[in-house]
Amino acid sequence: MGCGSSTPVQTVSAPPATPAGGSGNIGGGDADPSYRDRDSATSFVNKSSKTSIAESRQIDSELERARNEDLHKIKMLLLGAGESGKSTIFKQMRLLYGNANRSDEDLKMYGVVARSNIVVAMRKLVTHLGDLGLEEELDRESKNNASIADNSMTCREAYDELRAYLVDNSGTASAQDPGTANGDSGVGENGGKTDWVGNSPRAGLAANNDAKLFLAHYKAMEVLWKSQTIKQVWVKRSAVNVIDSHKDYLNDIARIASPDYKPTTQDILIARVRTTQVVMEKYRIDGIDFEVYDVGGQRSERRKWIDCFDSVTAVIFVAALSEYDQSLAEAKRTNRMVEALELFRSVCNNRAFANTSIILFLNKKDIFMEKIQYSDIAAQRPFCDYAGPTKDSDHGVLYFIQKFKDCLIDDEFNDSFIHVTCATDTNNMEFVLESTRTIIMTDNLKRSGFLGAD
Ligand SMILES: Nc1nc2c(ncn2[C@@H]2O[C@H](COP(=O)(O)OP(=O)(O)OP(=O)(O)O)[C@@H](O)[C@H]2O)c(=O)[nH]1
Ligand SMILES: [Mg+2]
Repeated sequence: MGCGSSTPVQTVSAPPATPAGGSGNIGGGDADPSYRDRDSATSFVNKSSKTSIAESRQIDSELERARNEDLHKIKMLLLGAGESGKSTIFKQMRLLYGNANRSDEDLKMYGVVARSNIVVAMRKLVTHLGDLGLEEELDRESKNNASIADNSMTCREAYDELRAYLVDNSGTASAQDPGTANGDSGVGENGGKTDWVGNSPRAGLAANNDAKLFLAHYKAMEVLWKSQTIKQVWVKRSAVNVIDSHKDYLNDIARIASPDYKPTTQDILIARVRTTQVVMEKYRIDGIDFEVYDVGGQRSERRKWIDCFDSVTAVIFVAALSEYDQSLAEAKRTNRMVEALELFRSVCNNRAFANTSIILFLNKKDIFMEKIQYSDIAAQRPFCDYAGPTKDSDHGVLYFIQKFKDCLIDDEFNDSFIHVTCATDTNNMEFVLESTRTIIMTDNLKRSGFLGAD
């Protein structure tokens, strides 16, 4: 649901002014039919004015009720750059406060998304392997492991198959058809059985096509993913922006390729779909109404944010800690962390949020902790002033917290407003979201004067 229609105060408009009372009844003889007309018009106006007074009172009381509801409602926005984890947090809120059950349609859509996410990741890794000049390494590995290669495919053969079908599009059309490639009779079948996920119109054409490619070539993906060479590419994935959490999908290709595959809650949490419209969910938690808005974070999406800026109680600003060595998907020359810092600065200094609690989630701590072991913060040009020890995640986190604090004009940013999070971990999010809720409610009471300022 779009945010423009969220508050009745904005959508209910007052009726046009109605003339009150008549012009005085002069005479009333039958001789002049115009008088009769005027009389009946007057009595109509009298009757209609009574109705309109009643209507107007009703509208007033509805406006009052809506205003009261607004006062007691917590409106929360999730803001941040693309891929920072906003929609993942949004999904966690649904798990914790809303309806955790998903319809079959939803599950099928996420099934197609998971399969297509794997193809997108593999396409990038295969391309990057070639760009890094690691094909000879792959040849060596193939020769050494030829005797232990399962299903009679070497990692070089797997790479060639994936390069042809996923990257160069030089494979023959028949082998692109998953049915044919697997020896099945056609689309909708998988290994001779009906595929439970099948097609999902809601996932879009590109995702469905990639999901078909996945079923046709998943064996080659499994073989290549198990190779040592691809591990070297994985470590250097920042250059091609592979989504880190999709490692879990890649470790589980056979399950996801199975005809009985139904996405688990964790599969849904790590599924990546770029948000392109404002989405709102309502929750009632401990008698308080919450409206939570998720927006798209990529540059082209941000002009839609302003539609939600009215009467916001709290902003959860999400930035991915792990993106310090990555560039934006939409602007390859811009460092993602630099973009997040600039965006945070403009959100904090926006007049629309002068009376709004701003909470910072430094997300993807799991990836940050892994990445810091091989990707030095100080080696990134914008962060060459990092003076802490290398491979030390605690120092790294403190350094970035300070960078975010430096974006604020005043020093009012209490540390309790900062959380270091892992949005894909439900236990972590349960704890973080509960304490965030307490902070928002307390801050809201303080701002409305019900609690002392300190
Ligand atoms: N490992 C890990 N992955 C995460 C975490 N948070 C988000 N992700 C993954 O990162 C990817 C991007 O997350 P999204 O929630 O789609 O990002 P977003 O901020 O909504 O992006 P836009 O819709 O483009 O603005 C998803 O595949 C998530 O599963 C995290 O804390 N750890
Ligand atoms: Mg999103």
